Amino acid sequence: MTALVEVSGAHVVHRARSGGVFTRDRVYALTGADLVIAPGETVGVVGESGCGKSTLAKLLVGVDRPTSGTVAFRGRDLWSMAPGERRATVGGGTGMIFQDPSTALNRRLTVRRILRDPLDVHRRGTPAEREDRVRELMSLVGLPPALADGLPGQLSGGQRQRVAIARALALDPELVVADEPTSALDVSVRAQILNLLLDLRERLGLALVFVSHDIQTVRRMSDRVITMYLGRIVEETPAALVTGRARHPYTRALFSATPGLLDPIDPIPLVGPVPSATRPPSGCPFRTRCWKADDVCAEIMPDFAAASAPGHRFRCHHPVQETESTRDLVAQAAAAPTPDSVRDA
Ligand SMILES: Nc1ncnc2c1ncn2[C@@H]1O[C@H](COP(=O)(O)OP(=O)(O)OP(=O)(O)O)[C@@H](O)[C@H]1O
Repeated sequence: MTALVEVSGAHVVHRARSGGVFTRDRVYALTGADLVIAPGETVGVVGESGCGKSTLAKLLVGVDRPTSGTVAFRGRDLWSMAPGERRATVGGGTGMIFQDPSTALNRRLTVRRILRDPLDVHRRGTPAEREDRVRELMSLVGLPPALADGLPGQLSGGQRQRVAIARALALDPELVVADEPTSALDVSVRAQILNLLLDLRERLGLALVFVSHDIQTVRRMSDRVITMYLGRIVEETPAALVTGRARHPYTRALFSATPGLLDPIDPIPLVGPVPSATRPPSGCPFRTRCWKADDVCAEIMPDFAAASAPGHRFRCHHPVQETESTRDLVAQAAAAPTPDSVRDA
């Protein structure tokens, strides 16, 4: 696969805070991430809250720097570049769409100024060409020209998210990262925004990384799904296989509750909360909630193994077999003893 962006051995470690004050603890937000995004590809990222999805997303567009490891854009390490070159390569991180457009957009700036800002900062074209580009961007995302002088507060939630999408496209990025782009919106406009993203992807040939808790949407939008658990990428699955053929128990549990299955079943229970990212469990981090875990899982984090379908790989000592249905797994999970670490917690 030709890489547009390649993340290699990336770790992100933060200093922990308590009551706004730094403590001695470290937060392991991302651990040993390897990921390749191809031009034009859509990759969905799933996992429970706190599993590192936003951290990975921010690395991909150069908003954050890895504590160790590399992020390369078309084969060139972003963080070995001079700052100006890095900004020109990834648009200074502008290719990112956040969850809540009300907080992501500067309330005091008009739509025109919001969209001109990245063009001015990066000195794209003449002032007249920048004005043309603003009009073009508004048309691309379906905003009427009359809204150019409006402030974010005068727009609907859906219109604000269209402005945020237009801003993300201002510098012609090859990759756009959307971090929960519809979760703050009314249900009625969510489908419109998702369809807009799909349409822009086709028209502009964008690669899209799509972070979401909405499993159905991820499946519908993506070519490939990345499952994250406690800072680690634990599975990469072609989207068409993710509900019934994922091999990692965590992916199967996450997708087991997918609504709309022809033959609905009870979801595989995920016992207890995600452990703290300050003290992740030894070995496989999912083992404290996994019905298949044994002693080896507490010792060793397995390397990636390839599944039978191209592009499908997972990290698990006791993967789900391709012949096992989700119904089988629900029965296994119900019959398995609760993992010690959860029972003792
Ligand atoms: N700047 C920071 N300082 C300290 N800890 C942080 C910082 N940013 C993120 N974290 C921690 O890193 C871990 C991963 O966070 P991240 O936001 O990437 O998770 P997420 O999967 O995107 O969660 P959510 O779905 O809730 O957005 C969490 O434990 C989070 O509290």
